[in-house]
Amino acid sequence: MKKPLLPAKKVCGGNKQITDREGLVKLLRWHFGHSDFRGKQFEAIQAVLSGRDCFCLMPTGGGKSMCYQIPALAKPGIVLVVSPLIALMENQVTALKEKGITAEFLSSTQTIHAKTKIHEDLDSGKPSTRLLYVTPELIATPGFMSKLNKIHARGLLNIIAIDEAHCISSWGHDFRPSYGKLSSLRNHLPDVPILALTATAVPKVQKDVIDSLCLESPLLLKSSFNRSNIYYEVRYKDLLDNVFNDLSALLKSSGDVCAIVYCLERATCDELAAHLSKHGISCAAYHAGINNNLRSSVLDDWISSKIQVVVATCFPSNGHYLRQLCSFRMGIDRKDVRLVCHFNIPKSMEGFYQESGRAGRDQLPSKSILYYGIDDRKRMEFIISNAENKKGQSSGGSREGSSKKSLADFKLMVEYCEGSGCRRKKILENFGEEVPPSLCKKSCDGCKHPNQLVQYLEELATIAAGRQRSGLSRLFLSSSNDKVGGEQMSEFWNRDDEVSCSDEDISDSDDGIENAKREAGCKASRRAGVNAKIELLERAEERYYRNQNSDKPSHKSDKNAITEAHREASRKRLTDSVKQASQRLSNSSIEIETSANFLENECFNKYGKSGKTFYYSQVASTVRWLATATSSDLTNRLGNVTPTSPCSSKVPTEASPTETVEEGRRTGTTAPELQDITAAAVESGISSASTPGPPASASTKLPPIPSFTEFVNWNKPNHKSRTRPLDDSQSPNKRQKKT
Ligand SMILES: Nc1ncnc2c1ncn2[C@@H]1O[C@H](COP(=O)(O)OP(=O)(O)OP(=O)(O)O)[C@@H](O)[C@H]1O
Ligand SMILES: [Mg+2]
Repeated sequence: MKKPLLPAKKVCGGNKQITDREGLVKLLRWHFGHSDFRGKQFEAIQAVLSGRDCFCLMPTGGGKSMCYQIPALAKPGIVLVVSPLIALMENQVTALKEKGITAEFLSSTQTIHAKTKIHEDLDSGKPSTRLLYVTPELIATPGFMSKLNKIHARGLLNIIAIDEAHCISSWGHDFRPSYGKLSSLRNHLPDVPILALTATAVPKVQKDVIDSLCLESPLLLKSSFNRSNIYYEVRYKDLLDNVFNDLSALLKSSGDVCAIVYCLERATCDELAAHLSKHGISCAAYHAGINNNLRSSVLDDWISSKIQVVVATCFPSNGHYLRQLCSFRMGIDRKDVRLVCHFNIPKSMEGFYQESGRAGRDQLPSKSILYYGIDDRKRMEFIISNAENKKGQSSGGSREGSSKKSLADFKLMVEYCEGSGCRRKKILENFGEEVPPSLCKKSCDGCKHPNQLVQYLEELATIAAGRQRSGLSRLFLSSSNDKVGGEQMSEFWNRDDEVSCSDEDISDSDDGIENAKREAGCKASRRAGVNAKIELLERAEERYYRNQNSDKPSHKSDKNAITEAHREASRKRLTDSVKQASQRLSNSSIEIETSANFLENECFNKYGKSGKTFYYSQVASTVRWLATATSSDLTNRLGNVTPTSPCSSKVPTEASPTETVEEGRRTGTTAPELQDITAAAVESGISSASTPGPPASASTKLPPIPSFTEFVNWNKPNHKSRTRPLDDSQSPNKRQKKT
């Protein structure tokens, strides 16, 4: 409901400045309907109103905007807000206007008429604008800086608020070079207090922000990053029959709730949105392939609850990608988002925190569900390495440090998905917060269903090991719609075009030179053509594998070696499982320790040569078999067991693939990786004679790994064999995960 402007003025106290708590709370109640300040809001407001710089670190949805919106109402004059995204500015300005607060934004998306009106107001002796939102690019233009100087000279520039201030730091996950230019603000306007706000800054980034903005003895306000109302869960794509169906079932079972689904690629967004719509879910896709008008209307419809679910892209690399469309990320504020899903793994914990932080901004219980897939992980590793290498090439210098950092950031995200234990703790530790596990109160799957999670992770490890062994988990396999040669292209190589055209969304068209440069960049990029891109990617892929393989080769074998300690741990594990099986079946005739030693030896004999991963997978598989085996299964397999010494392991023998599958059937512990390999062989047309054998079988040949060109050719319509290697929707090894 619109509030009239007149009473607002009265509550503002006309030309008087309000600084006391009571008066400020009145403003909060009147304009925003909130009964009192939250967290450190009041301290931040008080600091900037008294002219002091302030660095404010509050969690996502913590209410940072209020820290500059209330001061804008408490003192006559203008609060300048620097914001990284036009959609974000639009979103806030619209919400403020609805509350009767005079707020404006300046950007390239406005008509000349609208811009002129705003400039006229700013130039007038008594501007009605209370909050002026601008992009960092506009601040960097001399014309706008001189305008700010004029406003300041008239005593009307009260505060400069830098929202999403982590964008200033190259150590931050959303680094924006144009944010670096904000350091000139202090030089030009030395006595205007600066308020820096962010939800995602590790200590190094915090220092970087303070130094870059030249904050003087700022008041440091830091709150916990914990979002206690968000339940965190990871679902494993490789263990699900159909991820699309799982997501639609999840959304349906949650009721007609408001949700955001983040995907890596546009094609996935479109497919997913179509799938969800088909299943009666009110949703729309939101990405760079959609024209500006449609995108705005999707955003409007979602904000105004006309549609409940938005399926949006989130980009994997720093800089450019983020600018375009992560408007469904930083700062977007619809209070009742109950569910945030990541359909692909994000590239960093900070990004994940920002995105999942769109949930539950009304503090009510909400969920963050991440769908994790092994192929997704590989793709993201490739994207990060490729992006960094490219940056290195274009800057003429080595970006090795930056690449390592990005990969290290991503590793934390992988650990979040692949580790057992409390997810919340992992998030908070990423931001340097040490917390006891009890803090979570079972509000993540790791704390709520620890055993189930361990089981899933074991299954996942088995599948991953199988894929790695078969060499089929290549980077380009999972995007079913990717075609090349003038047809629809993968987001992988299409992304460049998108990037070079995308700045328009964030920067200001006042800067004609920049626009011309962008245009030129766009055209040149298109001219480069598909072939050049493919060549580039081929080289990048080669480099990627070379780097992977050359990564400390001397330690690799050591790391994967099975030590006596590993074997002892497995024996213990198997002893427990045999014990449980004998209790479950009330079968006291089983020689527990001897049987466990026998089983461990079996695992070691089969997979000892192949390394820890395979060996552990086989142990896990045996444990699972023990959990469900019948008495006769046990008798068949362990009946002839005679006491053996734990270390009496045989030298692994070579078995033919068929023998091994047979062996698996006989023992009931068919290693899932064998099933994968066999299926892969069938799928790729490899005859049973050349079907890859079990890992211990060193002489058995693996199916060849396709080169990038081969992969591309597979996709060409008239290629003689259109059969593609196994993709994850074809894995025989899936089963629906019950949640
Ligand atoms: N004192 C308060 N009491 C109740 N609700 C509040 C209060 N202050 C802010 N809010 C509400 O909290 C929600 C989140 O606020 P806001 O968008 O400012 O968060 P933020 O800290 O900027 O988050 P992000 O980092 O995601 O941008 C908004 O819907 C806002 O109306
Ligand atoms: Mg915000």
